[in-house]
Amino acid sequence: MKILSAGQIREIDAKTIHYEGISSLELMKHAAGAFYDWFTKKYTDKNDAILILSGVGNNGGDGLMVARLLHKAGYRVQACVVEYSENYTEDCAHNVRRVKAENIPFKRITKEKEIPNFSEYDILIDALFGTGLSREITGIAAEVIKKMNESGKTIVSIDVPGGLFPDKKTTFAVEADETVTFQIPKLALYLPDNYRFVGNVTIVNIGLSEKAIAEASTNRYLIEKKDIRELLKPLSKFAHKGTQGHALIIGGSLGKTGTVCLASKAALKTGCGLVSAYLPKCGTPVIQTHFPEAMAIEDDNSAFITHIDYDISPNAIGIGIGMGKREETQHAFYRFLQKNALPMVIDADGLNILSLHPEWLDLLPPKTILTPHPKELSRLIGEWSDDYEKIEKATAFAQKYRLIVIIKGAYSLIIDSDNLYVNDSGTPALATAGSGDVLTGIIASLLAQGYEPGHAARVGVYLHGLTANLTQQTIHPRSFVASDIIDNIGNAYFTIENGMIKK
Ligand SMILES: NC(=O)C1=CN([C@@H]2O[C@H](COP(=O)(O)OP(=O)(O)OC[C@H]3O[C@@H](n4cnc5c(N)ncnc54)[C@H](OP(=O)(O)O)[C@@H]3O)[C@@H](O)[C@H]2O)[C@H](O)CC1
Ligand SMILES: [K+]
Repeated sequence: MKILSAGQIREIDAKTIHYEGISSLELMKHAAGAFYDWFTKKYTDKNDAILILSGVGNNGGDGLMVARLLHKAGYRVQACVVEYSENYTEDCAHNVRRVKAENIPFKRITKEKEIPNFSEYDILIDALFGTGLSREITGIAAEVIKKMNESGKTIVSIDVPGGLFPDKKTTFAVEADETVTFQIPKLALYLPDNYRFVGNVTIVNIGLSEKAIAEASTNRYLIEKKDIRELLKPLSKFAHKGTQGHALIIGGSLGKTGTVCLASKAALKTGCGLVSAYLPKCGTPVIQTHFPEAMAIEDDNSAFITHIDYDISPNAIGIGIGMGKREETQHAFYRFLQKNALPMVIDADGLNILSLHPEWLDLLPPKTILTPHPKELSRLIGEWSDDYEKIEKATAFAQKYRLIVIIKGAYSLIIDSDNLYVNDSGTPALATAGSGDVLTGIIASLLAQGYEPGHAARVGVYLHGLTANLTQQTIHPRSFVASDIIDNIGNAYFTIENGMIKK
């Protein structure tokens, strides 16, 4: 699904009105209706006192239309317009008149003392500003937002939290629990700096013209289940272990051989035919006991890797996890990079070693996948002042070395040449020890199965996230461990292929 800028969304808005021959008020009706449907499914108690805080633009118009729908359905509603400007849009002014005509409690707020006492309400709906935000918020709107954020009440934002710039850094905005955004994802909703403003994001369809959306060009996408379904390779009736690819997982050191076990098991569960694990001697009994399907190749050293030599012919490599950064291991890694031309995913200490020797990055085959978490990324590309700069720097880095970079996070970002993909499968439960090792194994497996690296990155990240969505139905997020991810890889495939279990 395309991620678009505020300007592009405005254009699609206008084109929809033109192409579909509908009025802007009708489009607003669709938007308000879609919000209303979502809201009434989630908040079913009609005794909840709901305060709707609208602005004077079309986002405010949406809010007032939502007030009318909720009032009609029997909810306890108080509508307000925070009059930060006298320039009401036509559709907002229309809805003010309708709210008054329908005898819905209504109030204008122009100064601080007119701000209602938020403690009298259960839910605050924010319709202050949407994608039309053009400057920092000051005056009465800022006062209202400050009080909303201090209220401790549930806040639900319409389209975007009021004050959130869709395309650039935000420092002050409504801190919503839920954001219900209209049809087109905005990048700002998925950036870690903005999580405190956005809360959970839900996308609802409002009937924008598909033709208009198709005409908008972008290189930013939100990954959808159907995209992943299209990327999945069909399982051949004649598949056997020799045709499904051979992944080699290289890593581990004394006390950290479990990383390789997790990655190897994840690789096999993701569908490659064979998995070998290269680890120091201490790892062999561990992997053979816990995971007999894997073949172990031992380093000469008992506690850490000192050379990476093997006489097998894998199709892809996953390297770096639990490996440590000892001098001998660094040299072994260097010699390995000098001769390796296979598709590869590098994580953890592999990344840390590369940040100590940036000149080695030139040795990586094009489209090698790096999977840093933010700290590992900063070691590779330096610090950034905000998420936008982070994306800019990571993109320049990925392009310079022709790499694919996966920035791990609540929403992982995949940078593949000019393109940015945002993944929204997954839950906070994924922030568990070993979760990254599992991702390495999943991606190595997909590479071994012949997936183009860009596809392996997207399918891998999506599958990995989906396992958490599935597991949370039976296991509490606090109790979630990396092995649960592995156990659910098969279910994640089912979900993608059949749409059996909804995300
Ligand atoms: N296609 C869709 O998704 C649809 C979206 N809808 C809704 O419309 C809003 C966008 O509405 P818009 O009228 O463009 O703008 P806002 O409501 O976000 O903002 C209102 C006006 O406020 C002014 N402004 C901007 N920043 C500030 C500020 N810091 N302080 C004071 N005033 C500010 C600005 O006007 P200016 O001329 O002063 O710049 C805005 O115009 C979208 O988010 C959806 O909720 C439709 O309902 C359906 C289709
Ligand atoms: K809003």
